[in-house]
Amino acid sequence: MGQLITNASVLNEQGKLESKSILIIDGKIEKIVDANAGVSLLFDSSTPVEEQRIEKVDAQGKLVIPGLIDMHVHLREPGFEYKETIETGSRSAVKGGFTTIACMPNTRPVTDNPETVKLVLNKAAEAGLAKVLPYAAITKGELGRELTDFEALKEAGAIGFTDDGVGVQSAQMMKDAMYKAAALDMPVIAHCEDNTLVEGAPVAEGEFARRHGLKGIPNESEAIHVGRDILLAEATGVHYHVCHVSTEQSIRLIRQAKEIGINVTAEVCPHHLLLSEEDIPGLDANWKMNPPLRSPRDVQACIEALQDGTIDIIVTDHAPHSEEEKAKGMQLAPFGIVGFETAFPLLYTRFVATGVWTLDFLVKRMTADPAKVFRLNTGRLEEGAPADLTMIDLESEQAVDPQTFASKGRNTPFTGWKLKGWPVKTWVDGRLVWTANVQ
Ligand SMILES: NC(=O)N[C@@H](CC(=O)O)C(=O)O
Ligand SMILES: [Zn+2]
Ligand SMILES: [Zn+2]
Repeated sequence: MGQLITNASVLNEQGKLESKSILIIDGKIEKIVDANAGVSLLFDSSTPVEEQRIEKVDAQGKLVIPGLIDMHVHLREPGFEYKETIETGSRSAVKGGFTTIACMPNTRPVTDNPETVKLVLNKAAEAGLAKVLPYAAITKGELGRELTDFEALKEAGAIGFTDDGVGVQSAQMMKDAMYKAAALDMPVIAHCEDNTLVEGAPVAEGEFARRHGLKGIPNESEAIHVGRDILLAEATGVHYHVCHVSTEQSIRLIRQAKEIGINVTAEVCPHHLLLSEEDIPGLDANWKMNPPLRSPRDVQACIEALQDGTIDIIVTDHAPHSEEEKAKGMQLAPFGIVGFETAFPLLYTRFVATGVWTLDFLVKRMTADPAKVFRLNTGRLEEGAPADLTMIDLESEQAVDPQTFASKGRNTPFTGWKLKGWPVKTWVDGRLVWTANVQ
């Protein structure tokens, strides 16, 4: 049994669109041929007759790309199921076109032990939606005091180590973690934040903070960790990946590190490419996230860094919270916004539809490049690859409506934004895991 997606608009090697038919057999891309090629090109004589009974999907006028990959997400389970579960989070992911997602360990208990890694993997398998790759914590309880058992966590299925949600405050602790991770050929993924420079500030330093009499988070609180960790990565040889880069200072340091061959990679979130602190309309905690929205200068630096390869990939940092929590106001509400269901349309509308980026540029930063950085066997539309695919409608315009989200989280600053580029169907290993009601 298989599927045949006909008349799909597909990006070729040169990044140009071509009309293709994609044959999927046993969860893999069996063949990709010109859309008007005859059936004989799709099936050779070795294809068993029963496999020729295939389901047809007409993709006329729609883009088909490799399933999106999101290497930084919060699924909240175990412990915070009122915010999100692995099931609702992965449903939100596939609705947003993501087929592979890597989830952060700041759950309760923290994913600092093999049992919790396995629980996450089992729940993800039960949900049967996106492929879920768990990260494990660097330190027990993400408390920064004692390293976790890296070997056992790797053995249980963790794909990297991070204390996301907090920075590892001790340089020695980080260095020890990097040595251990390097020996296991595993990456260290860092939330960069020096707590002594933050002191409970809810937003970035700048005009908004001044106007509202709020403390500001300075750019150095991020960049100091980036600089420190780059030196430690140089000393230890680990693959060091910087989370949610948001400042021009961090970018400068990453650029220099890459120039001299240090094994550093970096990610950026859609909101840090689209919004600055000047856009925050008032004391609404749907605009509160960590790192915070910074200055227009930082936004410009993030865009340029993605364009010149200093930043490798785009991630959402999908961070659902309940409405009650977000109603506590700018000072008291938790940091974080949801991201799965708006990421692609936001970036497509802002950067591709306007001609700033090619479609190929955006798609690569969300598919092939994260796969390359984290050595994943997906993210490409090629014969023999897993049939992780996303079909996208580039024409219809629709406003962001949080009430329609599959996520339990409604916390987005993008409500009402009119966007194009909405995913309409998602396949994981050849299984249709999501389809839009109206097309
Ligand atoms: N990004 C956020 O604002 N919040 C994240 C934590 C994190 O990514 O640091 C969360 O877990 O809610
Ligand atoms: Zn973080
Ligand atoms: Zn995060």
